[in-house]
Amino acid sequence: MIQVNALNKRFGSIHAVKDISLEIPAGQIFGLLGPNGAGKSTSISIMTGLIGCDSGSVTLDGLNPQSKKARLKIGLIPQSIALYEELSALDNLSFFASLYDIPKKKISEKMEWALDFVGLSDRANDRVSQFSGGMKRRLNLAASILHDPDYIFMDEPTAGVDPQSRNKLFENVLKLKELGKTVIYTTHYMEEAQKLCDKVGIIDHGQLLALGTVDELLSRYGGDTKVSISSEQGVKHFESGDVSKDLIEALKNSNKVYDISMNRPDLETVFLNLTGRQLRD
Ligand SMILES: Nc1ncnc2c1ncn2[C@@H]1O[C@H](COP(=O)(O)OP(=O)(O)OP(=O)(O)O)[C@@H](O)[C@H]1O
Repeated sequence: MIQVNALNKRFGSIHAVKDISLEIPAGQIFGLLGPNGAGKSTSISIMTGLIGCDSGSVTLDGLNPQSKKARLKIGLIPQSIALYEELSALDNLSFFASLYDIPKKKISEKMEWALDFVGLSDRANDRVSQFSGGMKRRLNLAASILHDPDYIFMDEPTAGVDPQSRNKLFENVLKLKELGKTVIYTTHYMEEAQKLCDKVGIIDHGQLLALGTVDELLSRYGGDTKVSISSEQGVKHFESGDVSKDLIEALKNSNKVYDISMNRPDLETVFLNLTGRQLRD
């Protein structure tokens, strides 16, 4: 389990992380959803021990994330690709393997497993410079799981990724969960959070605004489904609460209905209701 307690981090006058507290139980896919500059990467950097915090605390299975023991439990796929372009996929993995305490005779087996996991076995000996953005991202994932970490942090993993690699990455995230891993996934795409995550934290201007399962967030902050009916009598809008009586009445009174559309709340609506702004502003 990851426990984050009253975390704060400033960069000069910028208060990047403001008093964030949360718990991430082991074995879940946890999403940190928020727009650019919300404080996702900074939070992840503190949770993975890359940087310290100004106040508050983070523990990972009770360990300080900056301890060596905790680091062996952590796999990180950073926002910017971290690979040697002129080396082959295998040589890159070999370099990363040397950073961890992987027994020498296990290294080849681990590298083969990781390449297979991300679907790049057939490109093992190709130079990374020949890879697409999505393939590089997948190789970064392979590098981050070589030492079999329990906690895998993915910082905006689909940035600059083609649809095929994006789907592969989604499959990988779900497969990691099946293997009992905990995945912490940051994104500004609400569809990804909605599709993948067991629990989502919504973050904006360094503050954690809401926390819960997608269903909990939708029912707490999403509001009603909006229904619009276009008929001879013009377009009428309804909230789902009124649907049973008003909608039936409207349909009864119309000879011709041209169109009925339903707008269900999603995490975009949740963000809008919480902040007054679109997630994609
Ligand atoms: N090393 C740094 N020095 C100064 N300011 C920083 C530094 N790192 C982050 N910030 C600032 O802290 C705030 C939060 O940035 P952060 O990178 O954590 O956001 P984010 O949600 O990950 O967004 P993005 O996806 O754009 O990186 C931003 O205002 C950013 O400019």
